[in-house]
Amino acid sequence: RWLHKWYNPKCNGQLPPGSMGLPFIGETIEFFTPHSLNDIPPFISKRMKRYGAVFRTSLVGQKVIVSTDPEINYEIFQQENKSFLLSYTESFLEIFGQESLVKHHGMLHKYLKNLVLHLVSPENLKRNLLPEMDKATHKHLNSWAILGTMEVKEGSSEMIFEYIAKKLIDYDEMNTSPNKKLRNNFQAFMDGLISFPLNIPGFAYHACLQGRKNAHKVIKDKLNERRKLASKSEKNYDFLDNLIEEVDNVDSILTEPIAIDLIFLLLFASHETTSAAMTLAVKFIADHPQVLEELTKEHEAILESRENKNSQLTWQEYKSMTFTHMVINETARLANIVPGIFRKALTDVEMKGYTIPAGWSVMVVPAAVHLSPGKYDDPLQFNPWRWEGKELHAGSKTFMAFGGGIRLCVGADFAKLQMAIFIHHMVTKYRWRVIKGGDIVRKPGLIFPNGLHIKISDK
Ligand code: HEM
Repeated sequence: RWLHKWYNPKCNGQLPPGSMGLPFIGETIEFFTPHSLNDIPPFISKRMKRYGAVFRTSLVGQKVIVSTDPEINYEIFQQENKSFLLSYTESFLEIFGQESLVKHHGMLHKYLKNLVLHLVSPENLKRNLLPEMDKATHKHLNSWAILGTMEVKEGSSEMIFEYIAKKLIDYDEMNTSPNKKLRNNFQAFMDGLISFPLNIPGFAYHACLQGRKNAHKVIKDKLNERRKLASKSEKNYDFLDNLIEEVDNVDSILTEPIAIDLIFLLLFASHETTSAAMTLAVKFIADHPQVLEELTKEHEAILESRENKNSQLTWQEYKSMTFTHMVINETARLANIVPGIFRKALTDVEMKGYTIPAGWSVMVVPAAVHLSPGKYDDPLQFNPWRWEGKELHAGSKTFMAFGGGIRLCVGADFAKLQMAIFIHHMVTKYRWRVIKGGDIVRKPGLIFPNGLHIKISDK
């Protein structure tokens, strides 16, 4: 009877077609099978062919409805906090923290999002972060050119982590001994993030939880260090001072565990996602000389219109980079850095003739839309020109690389600005070419198994 119940889940309506796979395990093993970048994940495409755009499955112990339908995806994002709630699996929350921003809803979510926007809102990027990002990018690319070669994923990851850790918790990664570096913990964390949740020594998930534990300790120490310092001297009201003031205010809803999980999420989300997108952009640009030529034209024109060629990049110049933004969008479309976006149905929801039962998870798969021939001509081709005359700065039913609705990525503007600054320096100041690596695997997160190595020198 139990097996019959497993294979035929209860539903007060028409459940989408599909299979629940093996008892307990479901179809998890096939879901995690590595595949190449350049296509819709085989797990998804096989089932789309068999069942259509919406189907049921079971992953890591959850009953899941998978949606590859742009209208349904859009509706799910719009129904946040009404019929659907952002809800990641228990193992995911174990990793990101039970007090993480991705766990909170309603007022607390709004409050936390506003805290983050103090740092990465367009206004703040323009006033504070752009000059700092520009300086950091210049400094790191210079050091790459002095070395002569660089692995782009590692180099860009290190670059972003260094300045965001300084900005968030006043942490100096550069002057920390190699075996104690905070970023090492995020590396272990990353390896296990999208893995089978087995908390046993030797498994990626276990290493991931260890990485999280170590990183938490460093963040907590930094908070306490600043607290002691702030009680003795003047505050400088940076992100950390503001956070501590809120935590110590008895009337505030911010507690220390929430603050630590927030910093942890931001440290991770900012450097891992953006560096993966930057690495992919370098690969695409290297593989498409015409794109490099067009980018060089756009950025040389920016330099020529300046009084002083060596002055810092301005917000107006950034806003004028139309082709660069087309390259960024095209990279994000093909990258599908977030392979699945999860929600939970709060009530039975009717969609296109099917019922999504209350309590079931829904997984939106951006790649199924971004790589669909019905939505994009020749969808596997890297072609920034397809964005000509199109909206470049907002999501849509057919472009959801940064999610949608009220959970839209709060760091999207940060990531785009960082990518644009990086491209600006790469094409105006340096000569570079790929010399090794460039393989890309999805597990289903994006992995560069042998990196992307470039030879780089001053122009
Ligand atoms: C290319 C880079 C990036 C991509 C592709 C990306 C993608 C996404 C996606 C798809 C979501 C929505 C998840 C959902 O709805 O469940 C999201 C949310 C989020 N992202 Fe990003 N992201 C990027 C960069 C960043 C950066 C740089 C930061 C931090 C500075 C960041 C912080 C966040 C946070 C905090 C959320 C949760 C927002 C919420 O729940 O309201 N992301 N991101």
